[in-house]
Amino acid sequence: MGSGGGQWIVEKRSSFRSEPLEVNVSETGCLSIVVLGASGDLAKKKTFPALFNLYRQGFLQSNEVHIFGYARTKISDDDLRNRIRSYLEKGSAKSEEVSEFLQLIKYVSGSYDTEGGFRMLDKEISLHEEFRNSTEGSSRRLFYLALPPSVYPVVCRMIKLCCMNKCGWTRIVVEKPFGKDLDSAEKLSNQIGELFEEPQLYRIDHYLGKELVQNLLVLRFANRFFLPLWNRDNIDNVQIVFREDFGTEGRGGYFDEYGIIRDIIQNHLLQVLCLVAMEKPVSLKPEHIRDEKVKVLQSVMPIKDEEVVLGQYNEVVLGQYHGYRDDSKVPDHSNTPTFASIILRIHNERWEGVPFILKAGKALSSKKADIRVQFKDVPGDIFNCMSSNHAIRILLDHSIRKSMSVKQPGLEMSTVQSELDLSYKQRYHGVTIPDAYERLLLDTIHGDQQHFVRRDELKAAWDIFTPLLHRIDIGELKPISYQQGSRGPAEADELLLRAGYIRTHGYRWIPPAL
Ligand SMILES: NC(=O)C1=CN([C@@H]2O[C@H](COP(=O)(O)OP(=O)(O)OC[C@H]3O[C@@H](n4cnc5c(N)ncnc54)[C@H](OP(=O)(O)O)[C@@H]3O)[C@@H](O)[C@H]2O)C=CC1
Ligand SMILES: O=C1O[C@H](COP(=O)(O)O)[C@@H](O)[C@H](O)[C@H]1O
Repeated sequence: MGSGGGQWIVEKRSSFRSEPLEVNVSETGCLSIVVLGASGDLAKKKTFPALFNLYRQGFLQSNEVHIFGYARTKISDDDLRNRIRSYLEKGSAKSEEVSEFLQLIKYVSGSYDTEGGFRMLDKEISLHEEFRNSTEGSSRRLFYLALPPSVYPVVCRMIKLCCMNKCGWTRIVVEKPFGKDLDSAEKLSNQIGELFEEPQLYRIDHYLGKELVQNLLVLRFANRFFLPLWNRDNIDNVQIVFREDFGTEGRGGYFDEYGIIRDIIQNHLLQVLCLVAMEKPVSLKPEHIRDEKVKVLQSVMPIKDEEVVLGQYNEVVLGQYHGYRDDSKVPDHSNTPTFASIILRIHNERWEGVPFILKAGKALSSKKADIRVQFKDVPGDIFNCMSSNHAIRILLDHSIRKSMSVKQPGLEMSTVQSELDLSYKQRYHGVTIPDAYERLLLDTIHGDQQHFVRRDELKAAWDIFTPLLHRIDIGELKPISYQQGSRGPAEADELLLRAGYIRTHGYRWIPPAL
């Protein structure tokens, strides 16, 4: 309380959660979570740790939830539990908490294309439901497909045939890559769509679960000063960049079939682009948000060859090749890009003429993912300095930076570039930022599809990239070699230079006079 009896309000919070789309569904009662592909990499590194964190924070109650692992590998409950334990305990998890959590897990082994295993699974789930709902109540069944997409149709068929919930909801979570191009994605959508309704399907793009990606809507639409600036009159270009400082280690087989555009750009970076570029939705209802995202995707112009640079990391040291093709599962003459820089152009009133530069690469000099919205020069700049070098950067590892020109402190009248820096570690000291998978699993349990990809969104995303991908697949476009640990092919910088949009170390690179 202040001296005059007033009150300081330090932070005002409001929370927003979308309504579930399914009608008459229960959000309480016995919850069975089935991880299909429980023996795999994603289950170990992401799905089970996310479930553990939800449990640890009280979002999963031991008197309601049971977790089932399912895969072909013949292992016991304890084998699976030990596998999960050793992964969790490598992190900061306490062993007593881990032990409690592991008690919730059971393993069922079975094939993906015959009924036997799924009937067994259904029996185990039903036993759990009977035990928990001995008096009354509805139940909830969530099936998480941590599996290669090739088996999605048959697994969905088996779930539909053998494991449907009779007194509550059944939801299916599928991972990316959802298809390889427009036709295969549509085929997959049709196959699954015959079995499950859209509100039952949760297509994960884990970038939509990232804290800073979720902040984009708030940043754009809850801050008055951004509203009039966020358009072609004020914004010069937008760069959405993903870099990793390691290669495709251990995933060469998968990666060679997909490449960097399908692995990162067509999904993660394009989703980010949608949130940066979309119009204000009518409300925060998932359908309203996704309607706006679809409109952006449908406004993207066909990609021009001259606005694409592809790369593959290779190095020849003392006459010896090192690089992407070292992996025994990658063919010697692979044409798969591990790097791509692509300019997308949105043909609408807000963005006409503003390039969206999407860049992603493996085995580069650093690891980062960020969005850089570059403002135009200040007209009639009376300071004759870099006052025009203004951007807002959203770094997905939790900071937002707005570059500013300010007066250099002191007697002289000169300007200096500085930054407003919202670094989450400093500002929200002690607050744990949840992993994307935690948030998305919780959303699935709550029936909130806001952060999941709708079928028409997926189709529109494949529409944009399919022609380019087909040309790469048949070898018409080839990747340029770049050195491991470098910034990628020099041609990518040249592309931006040609387009007149390049900055190094925060300074504007003046394009050559035409
Ligand atoms: N790993 C990661 O970091 C990420 C993965 N993803 C996606 O998640 C899904 C799972 O990924 P991940 O765990 O890495 O995959 P894995 O290759 O580890 O496969 C998961 C499990 O599926 C089963 N499986 C593997 N290949 C086949 C096959 N050809 N036919 C039938 N079953 C098979 C295996 O279980 P068993 O033999 O015991 O039945 C395996 O343990 C994929 O769609 C992937 O693209 C998405 C983002 C990141
Ligand atoms: O989906 C994928 O994402 C990861 C990068 O995720 P991040 O959360 O660490 O940014 C990438 O390594 C992988 O190739 C891709 O399949």
